[in-house]
Amino acid sequence: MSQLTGPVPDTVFPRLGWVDDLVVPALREAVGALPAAEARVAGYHRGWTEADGAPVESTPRRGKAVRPALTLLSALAVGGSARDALPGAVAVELVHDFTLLHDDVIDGDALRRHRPAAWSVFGTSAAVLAGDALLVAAMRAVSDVPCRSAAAVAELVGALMELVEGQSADVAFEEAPAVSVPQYLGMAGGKTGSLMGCACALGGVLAGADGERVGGLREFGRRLGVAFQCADDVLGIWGRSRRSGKPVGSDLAARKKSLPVVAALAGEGAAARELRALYASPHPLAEQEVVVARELVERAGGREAAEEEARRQLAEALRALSYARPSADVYRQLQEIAWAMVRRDA
Ligand SMILES: CC(C)=CCC/C(C)=C/CC/C(C)=C/COP(=O)(O)OP(=O)(O)O
Repeated sequence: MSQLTGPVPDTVFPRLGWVDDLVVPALREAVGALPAAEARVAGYHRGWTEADGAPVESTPRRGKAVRPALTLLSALAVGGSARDALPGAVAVELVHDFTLLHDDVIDGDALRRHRPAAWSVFGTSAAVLAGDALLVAAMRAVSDVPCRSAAAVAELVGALMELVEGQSADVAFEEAPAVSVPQYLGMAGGKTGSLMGCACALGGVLAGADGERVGGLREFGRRLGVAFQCADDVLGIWGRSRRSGKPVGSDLAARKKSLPVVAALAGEGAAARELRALYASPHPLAEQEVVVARELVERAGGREAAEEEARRQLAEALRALSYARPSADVYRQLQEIAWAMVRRDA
């Protein structure tokens, strides 16, 4: 199978116009209802406004909005309507934005979605508070639904706690002398899989699906999230363009334990030994060391292992999706999105 960063067709990451038509106005309403200072930071972070609050004139640097698409399609998959699932779609995108705002503060990352990260423009306190406000807005979105709100809130709360646990593990990995592939997969399941699983499960819950179908959707999203994180880690080292608006190589420079590195560090050969020595230094890697590390990770088999894991998780995701008994048409649409998420190049 081709490398994850290989050429992909233009249509590979379809922006679903009907999803944007439903979700964007609802998101604007939710963000507009935040306190003014937090709304301003959130509007900038979402790519709607400039730092001074003026609307963005050029092509907006927006996120892919894949989580809301998963929620709405999951509702359709079980015979429900996209409109019923809209509060869930809004909630998962608001939570996603909250996590990105906080993550950039935690990592000190200066770029997000190809623009200066919100904390670097508005300050750390403002970015943290905007993230907090988005989290509260997400809870409000699911608690305000006329029926099934208790199940929807429970779904979101469960995912949020796992998300925090996954992020916490990721931070701890930075100081850990060794991380195993199973430990990495547990972290990715929490950090990325939990919210994607929740995105899909919420679609089922809000459409009134039974537990078995909701479970299939949750597992589909969760596995897809892990596959997506594995692919994201590969892009972070070998991506051709800037993924998530971050410089390629920044993970290596920060000596992050991304999956290709974890797999390579566990190897036996000379390349693995050299990589272990390089990663043993407490300092960020210099530009030339990043080049050397990239080469060593590849020679030690880290890239192949991460790509293989992404494919394995994707196959498991699609197997789980069948337990939700989606219609053939919606299965095909979710399958296309799933493929696009793992084979994207940015
Ligand atoms: C509690 C806490 C702070 C958790 C942080 C967890 C975290 C940062 C997970 C990263 C997940 C990820 C791959 C995001 C990119 O999504 P994307 O490519 O869909 O982004 P986009 O919306 O910009 O397209």
